[in-house]
Amino acid sequence: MQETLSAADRAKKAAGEKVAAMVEPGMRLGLGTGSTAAWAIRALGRRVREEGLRVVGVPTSYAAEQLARAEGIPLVTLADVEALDLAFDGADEVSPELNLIKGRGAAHTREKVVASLARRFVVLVDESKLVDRLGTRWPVPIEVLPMAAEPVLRQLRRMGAEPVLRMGKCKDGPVVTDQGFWVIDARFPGGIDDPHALAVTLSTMPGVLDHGLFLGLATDVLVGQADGQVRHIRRP
Ligand SMILES: O=C(CO)[C@H](O)[C@H](O)COP(=O)(O)O
Repeated sequence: MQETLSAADRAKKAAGEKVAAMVEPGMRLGLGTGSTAAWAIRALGRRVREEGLRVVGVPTSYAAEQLARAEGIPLVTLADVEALDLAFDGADEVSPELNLIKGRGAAHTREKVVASLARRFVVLVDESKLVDRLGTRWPVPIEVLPMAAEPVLRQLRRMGAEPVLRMGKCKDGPVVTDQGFWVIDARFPGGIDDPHALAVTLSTMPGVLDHGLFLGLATDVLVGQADGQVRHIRRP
């Protein structure tokens, strides 16, 4: 049956299929979260089932785990593998330096652990995610211990940010992460001046588990296009 996909979905699918084609037998993989990473997991599942490709994957969220299981991809934990050959994941913003904002799916804490263990971290996006300056379109998600949410919100406001507690779409009250934490989305009007300084400040706030700034982690960015082409940007 012919798929009818939007232009955005065709671009995401192209990026996802490209990274699945880059996977080699025996690789230990990080499996990302979100709609673009899901295309990659589905394409990888096809290779596992149809070609007998032997790989193992570490999922970055409950959703990625469920999808990978359904696709027949063997899963392991970080107790089983010391390092990963390649991790793939989506992103909300990508800067010219290949720094990222991630976490619209509230999975950024696990995603960062997995990406940090990968020899190659391949980011899958469409053109709409490329920005000149981080923070121009999306807020920075900050995963926070529920009892620390108010002090962290106040500190962010003092820094000039516009933070909000992320609320559920199908639930009254805050979004709860896979770890049982909450998420604050901090908008920085005009964008982020110094992402490295901000990352240090956020990481040292009491009660913050992790934030969605991924700096110096991406080795490759695959930019999918609606016509099925994929532009490959490599970290210099
Ligand atoms: O960081 C993420 C989840 O925490 C996602 O990878 C990011 O939000 C991109 O998602 P999508 O591919 O659906 O646009």
